[in-house]
Amino acid sequence: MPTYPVSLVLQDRAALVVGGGAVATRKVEGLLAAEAAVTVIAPEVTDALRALVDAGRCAWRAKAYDADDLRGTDIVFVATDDEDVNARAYRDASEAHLMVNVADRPELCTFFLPSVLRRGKLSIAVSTEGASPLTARRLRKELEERIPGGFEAYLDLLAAWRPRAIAALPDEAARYRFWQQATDGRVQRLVQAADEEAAEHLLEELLEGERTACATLL
Ligand SMILES: C[C@@]1(CC(=O)O)c2cc3[nH]c(cc4nc(cc5[nH]c(cc(n2)[C@H]1CCC(=O)O)[C@@](C)(CC(=O)O)[C@@H]5CCC(=O)O)C(CC(=O)O)=C4CCC(=O)O)c(CCC(=O)O)c3CC(=O)O
Ligand SMILES: NC(=O)C1=CN([C@@H]2O[C@H](COP(=O)(O)OP(=O)(O)OC[C@H]3O[C@@H](n4cnc5c(N)ncnc54)[C@H](O)[C@@H]3O)[C@@H](O)[C@H]2O)C=CC1
Repeated sequence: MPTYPVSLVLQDRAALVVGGGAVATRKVEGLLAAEAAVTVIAPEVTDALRALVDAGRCAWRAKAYDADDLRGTDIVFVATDDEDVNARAYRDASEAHLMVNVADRPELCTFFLPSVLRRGKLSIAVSTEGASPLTARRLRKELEERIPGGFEAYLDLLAAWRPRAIAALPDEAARYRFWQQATDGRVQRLVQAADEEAAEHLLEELLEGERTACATLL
């Protein structure tokens, strides 16, 4: 089945997790990393989930699933050990045009979960469209080893410079040239060497260079 990869913005969005076992717990942890507003529906939950509920990180309705639970929800994850409940939750959610994933049941999914590596603002998602989830995991682990140290801080620095570059370089072509130089490896190496000051200084120099080039052309 061909799929279309996206990065969902779930911050403060209502994510419903039906089921409270080991599989549901993993889904909740991933959703909390995306700062979603998570509600778990399950008669019983794992200790790890209970700890998250006690810490106020997610809500729990200690009950069996019914269609009313979908009210106000943006996205649905299903992982109970009752196949009939899983199928019913899928049917209710898809009738309501909600995005729904039933763990390990591709025919009951409007989206699949990839294997995900997170490093600060970087996320790499590997999908095999269901061919082999373990292959997706293996490849993700290989990629994990290839991300250099300091990448998190490097992306944070580039993110902080985005509004600044947009304000200072109204010309799109100049901005593009600036970003090409800002990402060519020099700034990254300075951040990796923990020399944030030199990295900032180089970015300032590059920005100034493009600003001057624009001014000369005018
Ligand atoms: C289609 C999809 C739908 C979905 O669930 O979203 C799906 C379907 C199925 N999974 C099955 C089995 C296993 N899945 C895993 C693990 C993961 N499965 C994930 C995703 C997906 N699994 C979606 C496709 C993703 C893709 O291919 O890219 C990962 C990536 C993400 C996540 O789940 O969060 C996560 C690894 C995360 C990580 O570690 O990084 C393991 C390994 C383990 O559990 O240790 C096994 C046992 C070994 C094996 O069977 O390979 C079965 C057979 C069930 C049976 O035999 O009864 C089916 C159904 C079928 O194949 O028909
Ligand atoms: N544990 C694993 O690593 C794997 C699990 N699976 C499958 O994923 C599913 C879930 O697995 P686990 O989390 O291990 O199961 P589990 O048995 O640990 O948990 C099942 C959860 O579903 C809840 N539940 C049962 N009936 C419900 C209902 N009517 N409404 C709401 N919640 C209900 C239970 O309270 C419990 O919290 C199962 O179908 C299992 O076969 C598949 C592959 C691996």
